[in-house]
Amino acid sequence: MRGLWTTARVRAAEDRVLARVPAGSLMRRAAFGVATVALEVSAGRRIGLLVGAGNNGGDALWAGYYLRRRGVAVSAVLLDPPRAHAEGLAAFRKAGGRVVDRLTDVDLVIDGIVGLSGRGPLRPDAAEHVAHLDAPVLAVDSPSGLDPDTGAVHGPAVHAAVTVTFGCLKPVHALADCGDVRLVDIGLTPELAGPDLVELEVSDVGAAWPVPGPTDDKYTQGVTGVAAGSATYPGAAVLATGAALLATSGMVRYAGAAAEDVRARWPEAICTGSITDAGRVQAWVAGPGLGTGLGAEEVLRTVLDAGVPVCADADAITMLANNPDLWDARDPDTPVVLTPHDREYERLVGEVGDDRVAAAKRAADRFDAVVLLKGHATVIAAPDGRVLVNRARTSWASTAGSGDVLSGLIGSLLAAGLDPLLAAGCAAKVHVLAAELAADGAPIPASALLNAIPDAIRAVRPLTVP
Ligand SMILES: NC(=O)C1=CN([C@@H]2O[C@H](COP(=O)(O)OP(=O)(O)OC[C@H]3O[C@@H](n4cnc5c(N)ncnc54)[C@H](O)[C@@H]3O)[C@@H](O)[C@H]2O)[C@@H](O)CC1
Ligand SMILES: [K+]
Repeated sequence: MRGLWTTARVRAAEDRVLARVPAGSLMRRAAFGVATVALEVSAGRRIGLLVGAGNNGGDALWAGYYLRRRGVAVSAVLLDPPRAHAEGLAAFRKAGGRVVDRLTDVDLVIDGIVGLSGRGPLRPDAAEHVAHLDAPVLAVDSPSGLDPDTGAVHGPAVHAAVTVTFGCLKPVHALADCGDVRLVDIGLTPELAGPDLVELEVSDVGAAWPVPGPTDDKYTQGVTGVAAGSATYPGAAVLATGAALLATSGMVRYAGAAAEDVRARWPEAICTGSITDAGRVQAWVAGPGLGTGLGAEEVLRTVLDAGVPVCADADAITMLANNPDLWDARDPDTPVVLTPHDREYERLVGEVGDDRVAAAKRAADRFDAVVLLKGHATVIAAPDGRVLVNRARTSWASTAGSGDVLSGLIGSLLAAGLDPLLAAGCAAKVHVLAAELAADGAPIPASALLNAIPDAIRAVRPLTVP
């Protein structure tokens, strides 16, 4: 697991460290880390600095100083000369660094425009310099123009090939594209309590993924119920049921109007036309392709009243938004995972806004549910305040029917007994991995994503386990 800390928490921790270390030592340590990575990634020996008005610029200038000492030709543009970090600039100049008006003929650019204090897009003068860069960029702490706490971008911003950050990761490193992120230790760890956000790593997902043991049978691994699909949208039922079948070795019961289609594609699923005949399950997936009429509402009520965890997706979310009384069917102890995309979130809660983490937390709190807010960076918030982030490296999973697959995965992990936040987090990770594996560089339909689930699970599981 990789923890991420918000800038307010980082500053508080830094202040505690700064109180007991010599002035400037933290910045020099950070800058030495930047210089080390710059030497490693730079193809040549000419490096340019973009230097802003604060300590981020100070880091860049001190990195320039260390690079000069290694014989690198370093030039720097000062975006606000009177406010450039005085000691850093003096050291840089003394070591033979050149101050220039524009960066030309450099092999690497170090972005020290703005870091933790950055808000909003790049200012016009900084944007002008960034627009004319033709070398790869190493961002100091975070790519300038990206909000360090939310990853939001609203205009010109630096596109970094590498980001070197200090002490701990910040939300932007999981929420937005920062290139290859490197972490330099500046002694912050003892001052940091638990993180604000967590990114699951492949090994976490592999360790949590349920696999049958010697005493397991089809019931002990959890039976997933799927209440999805309709005469108009049978495909959603086929995809959600398929995902649940492929995710674990537990049994899957399908209940609904697409029973014939589901049976034809998945003979191993136990299919029935009506929710009342479905039999016992350990978790329900409700909503994909279900419709929003009175019959669908009754299905959702039955599912919420069943006393087992529920993954409510798509039409289930719309119904809960249209008719909040449906929540009354839910026993307060029944865990619910809601999986809205932005428009569904809007129907349910209101505008998502720039801060997707805050948005997911707001909804989790309001509905006492785990909320998985879909996006390129999917944010998953639990009502107890825990938050997971899962950023996709590609957008291949963004295709019709992809959400139906995700809800099937979540449902089967809920049925297997995983903590709902972990179930949603593991499902999200395997979902994007399956999309990447299936796509392999070309667009795919959701059924190809579905077919790649076993490969994605194999890829996350420890190699030593058969
Ligand atoms: N506090 C510490 O102990 C340490 C801080 N370090 C560095 O210090 C940075 C934070 O420094 P500061 O708090 O001085 O602030 P920054 O250097 O992040 O920002 C400086 C100034 O940039 C301007 N600015 C804000 N948004 C902008 C935008 N969108 N476009 C252009 N300019 C903008 C503002 O005038 C702001 O005050 C960290 O990101 C890190 O790089 C490191 O040296 C490690 C130790
Ligand atoms: K920066």
